[in-house]
Amino acid sequence: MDKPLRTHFSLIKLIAWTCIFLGLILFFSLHYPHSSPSNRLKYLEDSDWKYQILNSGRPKSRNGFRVLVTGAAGFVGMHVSTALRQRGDGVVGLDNFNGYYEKSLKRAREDLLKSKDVFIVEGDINDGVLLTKLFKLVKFTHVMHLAAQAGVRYAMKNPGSYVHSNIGGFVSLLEVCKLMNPQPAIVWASSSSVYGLNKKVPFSEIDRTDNPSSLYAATKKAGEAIAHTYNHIHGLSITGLRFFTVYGPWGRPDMAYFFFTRDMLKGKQISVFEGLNGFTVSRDFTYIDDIVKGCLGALDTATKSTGSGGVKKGPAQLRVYNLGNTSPVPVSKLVNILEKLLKVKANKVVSPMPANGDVLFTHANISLARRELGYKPTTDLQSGLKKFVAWYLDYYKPSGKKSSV
Ligand SMILES: NC(=O)c1ccc[n+]([C@@H]2O[C@H](COP(=O)([O-])OP(=O)(O)OC[C@H]3O[C@@H](n4cnc5c(N)ncnc54)[C@H](O)[C@@H]3O)[C@@H](O)[C@H]2O)c1
Ligand SMILES: O=C(O)[C@H]1O[C@H](OP(=O)(O)OP(=O)(O)OC[C@H]2O[C@@H](n3ccc(=O)[nH]c3=O)[C@H](O)[C@@H]2O)[C@H](O)[C@@H](O)[C@@H]1O
Repeated sequence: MDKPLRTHFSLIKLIAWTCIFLGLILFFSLHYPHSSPSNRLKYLEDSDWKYQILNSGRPKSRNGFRVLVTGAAGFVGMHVSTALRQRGDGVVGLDNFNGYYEKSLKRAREDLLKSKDVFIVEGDINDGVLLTKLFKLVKFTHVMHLAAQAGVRYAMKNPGSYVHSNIGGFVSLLEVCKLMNPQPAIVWASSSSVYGLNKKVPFSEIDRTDNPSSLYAATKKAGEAIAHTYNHIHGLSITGLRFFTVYGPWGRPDMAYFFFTRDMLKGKQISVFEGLNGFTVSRDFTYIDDIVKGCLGALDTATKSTGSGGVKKGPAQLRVYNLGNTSPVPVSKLVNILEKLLKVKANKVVSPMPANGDVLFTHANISLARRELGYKPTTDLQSGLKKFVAWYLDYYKPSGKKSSV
């Protein structure tokens, strides 16, 4: 082949590769609409942001922890960050503010945290460069990892987002943690959904968890296996918390108690699922303040990671706990309580549970968490929903004035 022809072919090859590359970027950005690439390094280069991150991460008490809270603009993340800061720990949040549910609620939670001196870095846990820079800036002693694609039923619509955040994101975070010196101790949110189709109640940590009924559950189960690996190879201290249907003020609009409230107030129809042959569907609903106490208990009892720079120096702690209320309530009863609190009659239909990944019941055995974390839930569904409804009516009141915790 003569030289001009070769140059011509090289040019065509270059154009073809560029098209493939751009096509791949387009493909991934369409498939992961919730994971806007977090090119947020400006946070760490601009001295004003740097100041805010340093200030937020600085403990206010002498023995305070320095905690990175992922998913801090989320429901549980906001409450845990508030409690940690209130007791004097340094807290830096990280959240990608994705659009899975109303972003304005995440921004309102961010405002609230700002008023309590907690700064949230906007970025994705898959962004290893950003994570590394953050860790270099603040020597985190602990990571409270709550960022995830939550929700059981949404996995039918957007499976990729679960793999991206709950598997890819978790690995990305652990990869950065393992290289730190000293490594932080990690506490992260698993889920009651790992018990899947188990029939034995109450669910106990020693029960099998290998029959998940949703992709969400499968990614949380994968997270537990991944935690085992990083603990085993790299000496990371890791504690997984299996939360059971958490509810309360500042909650998640995709959850039944939240959208039942919204739809009941609008007079819209709600569907209450039932199992085959009229089987009552129930959940071990757990109030947010109880969950927060469980998270703090897990952080306080976490021992140090043993590795440094990716190399394990000795065995490290690996734990899993149920955080539930140990008192399951039928979904129909949840609706009755809401009717009384909202003073409206629900326009409800009882319908067979669709094949959407939901399980029929959950019920936590919490003896282990009680013994080892001092976990002791104190809020029943009626009292917890009362607080949720008060917040809801205030937050969504027509004047638009935002509530406080
Ligand atoms: N709320 C519950 O009932 C419940 C029950 C069991 C387990 N969990 C788990 O607890 C954790 C917190 O749940 P929640 O109810 O607060 O959910 P949430 O959706 O309100 O909070 C999760 C936050 O993580 C952020 N996020 C998601 N993917 C991210 C990514 N790739 N990078 C950075 N940020 C990301 C989201 O923007 C969101 O603000 C999750 O891991 C969830 O799976 C929750
Ligand atoms: O405990 C957990 O691990 C899980 O708890 C909740 O999942 P879930 O218990 O399914 O909570 P909701 O989505 O709020 O559903 C509560 C109940 O209402 C029922 N439901 C839901 C929607 C609906 O339209 N009708 C209805 O009866 C569901 O079947 C379920 O029994 C969270 O959404 C998950 O992120 C979390 O992982």
